[in-house]
Amino acid sequence: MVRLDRIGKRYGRGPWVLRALSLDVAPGEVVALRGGNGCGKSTALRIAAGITAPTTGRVTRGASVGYAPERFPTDVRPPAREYLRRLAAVRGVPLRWDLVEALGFAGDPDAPVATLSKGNAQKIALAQALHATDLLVLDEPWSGLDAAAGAVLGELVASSAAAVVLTDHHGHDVPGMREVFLGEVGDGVVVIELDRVGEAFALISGMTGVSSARPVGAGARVEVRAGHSDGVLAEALRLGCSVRSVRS
Ligand SMILES: Nc1ncnc2c1ncn2[C@@H]1O[C@H](COP(=O)(O)OP(=O)(O)OP(=O)(O)O)[C@@H](O)[C@H]1O
Repeated sequence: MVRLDRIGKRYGRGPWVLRALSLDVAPGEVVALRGGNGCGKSTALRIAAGITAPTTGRVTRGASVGYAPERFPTDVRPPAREYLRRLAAVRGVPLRWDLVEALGFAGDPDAPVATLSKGNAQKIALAQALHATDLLVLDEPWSGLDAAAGAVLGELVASSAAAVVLTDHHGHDVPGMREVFLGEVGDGVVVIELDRVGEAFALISGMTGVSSARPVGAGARVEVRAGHSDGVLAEALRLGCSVRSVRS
């Protein structure tokens, strides 16, 4: 699992990249962080994985954490199999070379990771992360993968017993995946995420104060101008929706 509790992040004296981000991901749950370039998705992932410290707020996570960065370091010298064997040993788990094979690794297991093609290096990066049992943090994990490997990755993510947090610019669909939007809340806007919306969507999207609404799975993400959120929430509840989150 992982819990981010009102996380804020700024680099040095720079602008705030994240403000009051709260997120709970349970074992077996998959969450995709969404939002435009530079809104803080990779930063939030690095904080979830423990690579970067938050400036404010608290993080709680399980002990066994796997992290696959957006760009795999280009200077990894050990051979691929040896690299995975060492990382598995550090984690105290057996090497899962079957993960590498399932992803269709087509490189030389005895060649330095740094010399592998982008896609094959990505498969090694993913395999090392997938050894973790509590939390998987995957930054653009489909990047560089061929279609067959991409489908296998979707299955591995969906069936993982760990909590999974990922980013994905290409909108891959993982069954049951929850989407969380970052960095789009302008001044005076309240973002309401609803579940069980069904036919109420048309009514809610037409309400006074709703500036945008779009379906997300069985729910919806609704942006409401400040001053109208109580009314929209009350109406959504009356219509049988459940409220997943409210951010302002
Ligand atoms: N190490 C760093 N030092 C200073 N600023 C940083 C650092 N890492 C990220 N930033 C800044 O933080 C902001 C958020 O970056 P981040 O990479 O988290 O966004 P992102 O949503 O993942 O972007 P993208 O979709 O382009 O990958 C950007 O303005 C970026 O320049």
